Amino acid sequence: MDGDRIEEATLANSPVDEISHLALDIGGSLIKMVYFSTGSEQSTDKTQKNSSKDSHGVSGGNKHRNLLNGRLYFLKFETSKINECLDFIQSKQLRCRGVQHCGFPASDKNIIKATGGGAFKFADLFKEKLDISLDKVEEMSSLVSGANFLLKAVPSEAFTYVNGQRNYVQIDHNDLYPYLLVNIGSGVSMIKVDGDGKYERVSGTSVGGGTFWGLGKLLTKCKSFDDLLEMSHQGNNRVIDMLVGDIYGGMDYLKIGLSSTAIASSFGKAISENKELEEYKPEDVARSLLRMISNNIGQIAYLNALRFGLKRIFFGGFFIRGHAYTMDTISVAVDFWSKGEAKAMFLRHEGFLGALGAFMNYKLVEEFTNSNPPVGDLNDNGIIECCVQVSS
Ligand SMILES: Nc1ncnc2c1ncn2[C@@H]1O[C@H](COP(=O)(O)OP(=O)(O)O)[C@@H](O)[C@H]1O
Ligand SMILES: CC(C)(COP(=O)(O)O)[C@@H](O)C(=O)NCCC(=O)O
Repeated sequence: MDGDRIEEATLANSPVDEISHLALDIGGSLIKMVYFSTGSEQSTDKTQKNSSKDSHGVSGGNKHRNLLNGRLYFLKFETSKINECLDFIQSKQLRCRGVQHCGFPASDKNIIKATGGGAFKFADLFKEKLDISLDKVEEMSSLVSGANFLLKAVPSEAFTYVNGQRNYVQIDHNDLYPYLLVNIGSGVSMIKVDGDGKYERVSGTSVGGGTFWGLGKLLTKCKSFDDLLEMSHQGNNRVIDMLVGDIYGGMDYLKIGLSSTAIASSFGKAISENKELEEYKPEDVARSLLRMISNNIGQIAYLNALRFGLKRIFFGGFFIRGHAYTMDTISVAVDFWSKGEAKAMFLRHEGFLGALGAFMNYKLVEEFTNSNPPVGDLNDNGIIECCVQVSS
C-alpha cells in the first residue's frame, strides 16, 4: 500500500468485517479505492427498518428500505503494484461476513464499480484472481459526479491557495455551475461542467503528473514520488530556469508585463552553462520541473476557462497532493493570466474524484450525516460520514 501512514492508521481502526460496497478508479499511475463501511457492531444498532416517520426510513412502494449510517474510506495503491490492491480486496472479501449482514443483496458481492483505463486493462485479472467482475463506469462522467458530490456534500471541500494560505470556499449549490474541472492525473483532462451529468471534455494535455514523476525520476534518480516532491520543496528553480532578468540584464520587461524574476524559459539556463546533469542539485531540477508543469497546466486551464467564460476552475488529481508549491504555482498562473478574473480552487479529496464518482454509480448514498472531515489534507482524515440506502 502506498505510504499514506495516517490512512493506514485509520484503516487499522476501521471495521474490516463490515465493508460492503467498494469502487475503484484504476489510473495510469495509481489505483484509488473508495469503500463504505458501517462501523463495527454499532452498525446493527444504527440500521433501522423503514417506519413511518423515522428519519432513517424511506418508504419505497412495497419495498422496505434501510438506511445505514457509515463512512466512506479512501485508499490508494500504485497501479504497478496492482497485486497489493487485489490482496486487499481479497482479505476484505474473506472477512465480509456478509454482504447480507450489512443489508446488501448478495449478488452485488462479485461486482465492483470501476472506472479509469485499468477497468478495461485489468478486467480479466480481477476475474481470474478474485472472480470479481468490474462494472465499468465512464471515466469523465465519474470525475464529474465525484466532483459534484464533494462540492455539494462536503462543506469545506474546496479552497483557494493564496500566499501560502488555504481559504475554504463556501459553495452555493444554486450557483455551482458552470465550472471547469481540471483533473491532473498521469495526463490532464479539462472538463466543462454544466450540471449533474452535464459536461463536456473540452481539452487536455499529455504534460501532467506522469510527466513530472517520469521525468523527475530520470533526472534526479529519486525513488519515490514523495521524495521528488520533497526535493522540489528544497530546491531553487532559478539555478536552471532562464529568467527574464537573465536575458534583460537584470531588468524587468514591464512593457509586456514581465518582471525580471519571471521565468522566460524553463530549464533555459542549462543551454549556456557547460554543466552535466550531475552538476545540478537534484532539488533544483525537481523544483524547475514542478514549476514548469504546474505553470503550463495553470495556463492551459485558464485559456480554456476563457474560451467558455468560466470564472471558477477546480483542480483535482493526485499530481497536486496538497503540495504548497504546486498549488501556489497553479494559483499564480491562473491569477496572472486572468488578471485576477478567474480563481483556481483545489479539492481536499483531489485524487478520489473518479473513484467517488464510480461509487456514486451504485446510487446508494442517500444523505450525508456529519460529512465534513476535519480541515486538513486528506492524508489527515479523508473519511466522509454518510448514510446509504439499501433495499430489503
Ligand atoms: N505515491 C505516488 N506514486 C505515484 N504517483 C503519485 C503518487 N502520489 C502522487 N502521484 C502523482 O499523481 C499522478 C497520478 O494521479 P492520479 O490522479 O492518480 O492519476 P491516474 O488516474 O492517471 O493514476 C502521478 O502521475 C504522480 O504525478
Ligand atoms: C487518457 C486520460 C483521460 C487517462 O486518465 P489518467 O489515467 O491520466 O487520469 C488522461 O491521461 C488524459 O486526458 N490525457 C491527455 C490526453 C490529451 O488530451 O492530449
